[in-house]
Amino acid sequence: MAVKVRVPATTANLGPGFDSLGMALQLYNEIELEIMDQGLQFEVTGAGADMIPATSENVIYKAVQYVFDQLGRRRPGLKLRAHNAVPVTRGLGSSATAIVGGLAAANELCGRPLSADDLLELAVAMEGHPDNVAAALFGGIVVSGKTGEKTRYVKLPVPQDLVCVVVVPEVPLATKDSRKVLPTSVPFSDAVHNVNRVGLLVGALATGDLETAGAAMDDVLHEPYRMSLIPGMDAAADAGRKAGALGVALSGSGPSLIAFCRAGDEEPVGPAMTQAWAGAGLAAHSMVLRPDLRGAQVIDIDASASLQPLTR
Ligand SMILES: Nc1ncnc2c1ncn2[C@@H]1O[C@H](COP(=O)(O)OP(=O)(O)OP(=O)(O)O)[C@@H](O)[C@H]1O
Ligand SMILES: N[C@@H](CCO)C(=O)O
Repeated sequence: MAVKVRVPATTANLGPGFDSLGMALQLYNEIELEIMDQGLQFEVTGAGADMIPATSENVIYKAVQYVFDQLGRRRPGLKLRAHNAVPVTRGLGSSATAIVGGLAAANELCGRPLSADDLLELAVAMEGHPDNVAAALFGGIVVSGKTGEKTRYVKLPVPQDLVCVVVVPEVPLATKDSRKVLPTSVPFSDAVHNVNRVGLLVGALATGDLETAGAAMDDVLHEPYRMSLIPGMDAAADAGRKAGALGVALSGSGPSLIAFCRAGDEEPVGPAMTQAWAGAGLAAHSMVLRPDLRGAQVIDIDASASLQPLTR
């Protein structure tokens, strides 16, 4: 038996919503999983394939085993194929696609004993924070956080005229390194700033006020500290705003930037940002991406690759 799942890229934080806000994007990794009698066969192709171990150390494989362990089932032999379009260690949720994809594919192979909420809890346990994995699972814009033992999430409506420009520098930045530069405490006034911006941002997204959402994307909790790891980040963000973006933020832990644009205004934004980054000595490429509204999907291999939700 074989299953195939498709998982979207995600952009976390959206500026001020550190570890709390995430949005899925129309750029996808695909994972195919087949049970064998014994052993492990692995094939990784596409973006960043040379950076991803094709061994039992692979995050997809670990997620698959996690499901079998949680269900108390014997670990089977596996054939695993991953085809990636999401760049690795660029702040676009590549590791979240691996975690969510591995969990969802294993759950599918086992006959779907776990609900999407169960998968979220397992994904958060693996990733450590919920923003990317919640958006990858459910699609759209998701606010998420742990209250006690439970991970709660709220899906926000996605403004219809939102188009994103993602600008990806040609240098990796691992999340673990980008978290090391964060402070252990921040000034009260910075905390108040971000509380205000997250409130404005969530309210604006919920009511479709794109201009206010863009204006509320400025963050003082993590971006100022991470800037030291990403030369030219400020100049590239400024260039994006000048070229017509409503707001620009670091995507996840970086180094990519995400610009929120009103549909029709996006065209000059990517070139302006890549040019500004080139001026600071960093090569980058840009992509225009719409938000993904569906989240992780099972691809029915037998029915001309039609898409199905994870739970019935
Ligand atoms: N598509 C993938 N398949 C398997 N393993 C992956 C994949 N993407 C990332 N990983 C593993 O996860 C590790 C951590 O990735 P990391 O979280 O730094 O990058 P990211 O997910 O691209 O960034 P972010 O979480 O900021 O969006 C990588 O070093 C790699 O081992
Ligand atoms: N919220 C996370 C996203 C990256 O995984 C961070 O900014 O570190």
